[in-house]
Amino acid sequence: MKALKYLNQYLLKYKWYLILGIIFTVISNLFGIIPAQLVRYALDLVIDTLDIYYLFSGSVLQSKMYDIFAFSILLYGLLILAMALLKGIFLFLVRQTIIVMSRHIEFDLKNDVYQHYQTLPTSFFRQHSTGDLMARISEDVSNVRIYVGPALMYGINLIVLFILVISYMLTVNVKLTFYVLLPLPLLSISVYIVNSMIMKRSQEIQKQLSGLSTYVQEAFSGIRVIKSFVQEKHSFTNFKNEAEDFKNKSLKLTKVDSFFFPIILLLIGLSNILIIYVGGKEIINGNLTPGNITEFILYVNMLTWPVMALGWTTSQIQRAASSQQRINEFLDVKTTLVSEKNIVHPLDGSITFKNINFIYPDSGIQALENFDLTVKKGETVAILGTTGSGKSTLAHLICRLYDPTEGEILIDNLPLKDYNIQEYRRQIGYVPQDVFLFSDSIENNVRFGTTDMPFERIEQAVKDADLYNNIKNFPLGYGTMLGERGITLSGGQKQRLSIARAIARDPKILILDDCLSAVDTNTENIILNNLKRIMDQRTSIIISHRVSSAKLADRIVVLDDGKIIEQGTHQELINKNGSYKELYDKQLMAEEV
Ligand SMILES: Nc1ncnc2c1ncn2[C@@H]1O[C@H](COP(=O)(O)OP(=O)(O)OP(=O)(O)O)[C@@H](O)[C@H]1O
Repeated sequence: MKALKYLNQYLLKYKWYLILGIIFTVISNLFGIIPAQLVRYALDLVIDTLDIYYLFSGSVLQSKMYDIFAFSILLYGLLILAMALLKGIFLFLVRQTIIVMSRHIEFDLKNDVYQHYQTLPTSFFRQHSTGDLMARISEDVSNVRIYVGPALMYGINLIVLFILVISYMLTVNVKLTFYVLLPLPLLSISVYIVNSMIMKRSQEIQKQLSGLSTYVQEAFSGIRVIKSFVQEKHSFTNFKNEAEDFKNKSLKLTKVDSFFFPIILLLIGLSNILIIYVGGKEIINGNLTPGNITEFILYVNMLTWPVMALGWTTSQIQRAASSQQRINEFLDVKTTLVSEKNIVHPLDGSITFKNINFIYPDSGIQALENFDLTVKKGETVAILGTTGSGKSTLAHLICRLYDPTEGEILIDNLPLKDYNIQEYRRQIGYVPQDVFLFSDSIENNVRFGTTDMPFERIEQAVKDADLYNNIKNFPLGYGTMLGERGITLSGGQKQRLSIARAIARDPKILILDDCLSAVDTNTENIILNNLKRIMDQRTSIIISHRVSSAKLADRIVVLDDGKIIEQGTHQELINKNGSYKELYDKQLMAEEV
């Protein structure tokens, strides 16, 4: 329950909605109670006047009396109708305040969680599955919304109604009030128990359903693999098993659901019987009128739904508390990647790694060991090495996706840690190894949020990345949609689009992480030559497996197991006859073959 305290700040923000909601609840309940009293007056009037009416049987007075009598009943009827109408209007206003408030809170909370996610380091996203992140921002926030919306509304309604109805019932007859209320706690407890069971089973179903949809999504994403390995039957058997599980869980829920209404009807019936039995005895004793009995029956029916809602409300609050706890768990995670000095300045582009040791926090793998390297402003350095030698790690560190475990990185001779992270990253063009394009147009994928980027710049970047001819051949050109609802680019096209995205931002430091692996050597040469021109006076780091990507660099650094084993120009390394030369010969031979 403590977790829900977090929401108080939002309730405070929207306090006027809440206050007005409470006022409207009181008024709507008043208009709900008055008709019950009107019914009592009307009924008592009928009973009282009926005897006198028959007394005047056959006289002119009887028809006059009938007119007055009918008019009074009509008046009561109209008054009851007016009250119902007013109650309806105020109920509408209750929803327009409290439910609207809950939607505002849901919106704010979702934004806050999303914004917080964005501040978290990449290691956080490796530790938690995307499904989990999505569930907390959608399902959990929705559960919390039910607490600050309907649950709060029914809670307030119950309190107001109880105060009004019970205090009024007590003024009429204490004994009858006691008997009438006797089954209600039982009703509330049974609703709570049944509801908790329903909730538990619904959660199981929800979990099973998300498992089922994940399975289907994966199966159809990998449909090509399934078909080529002729695994359709196996895939269907798996699906059938998952669906069977879902069906069984749903049937279990239906069983509990079927108990729900009979239990409620039984308990309400019990209350009504008690009213008639105890109330009847009170009438015989002359303490109550038949009108009072009818009025009490109406009150009990008025209380039934809120009391039922109490069980529902309690279980919803519990559910919201556990959801909020899950949300808080993530909100409490703070990024370690902070900057105290927040330096903002245009970069020159020199990079110095000073005795860097880096161990990935989530896997404990040491990716870099006693690593020293200086890249001068405007220099193009190629990083070569076997898989897992730590090349991408260097890119991660330059982008400050991680901080080194030991040692220091200097950018323009100032510690990287002191830079304002966003302003710093804005000046870096990073093309990651695993290209990611959004389901949007080609133009928007290059522009990527920079709305004021002139179209000429996008076009130039696309030309420099040697993608211009491909785009020209698409019927919709730059407006071609990518992703699920659009076309699928080839691996090399994707890589080139990703390069265009990085260079369109006119970066001071460009990092290409093995992003030319899917293009042929000819295209690779064109792109590298273009880059040489645009990155003149700017720093470039080209990470690659291929010697062909490294050849044009000012300097080549060869990595092995997180350490530099060789560095120099292409010619120097060839003359050295070491690992680079060996790699060069192998790749040359492979190309010739
Ligand atoms: N995010 C990560 N979390 C944990 N360990 C990682 C992470 N990224 C890489 N590693 C590990 O760190 C080591 C260095 O990885 P890195 O990606 O830097 O190698 P690489 O030289 O770029 O390899 P490749 O050429 O295959 O991309 C590897 O052993 C890898 O398993």
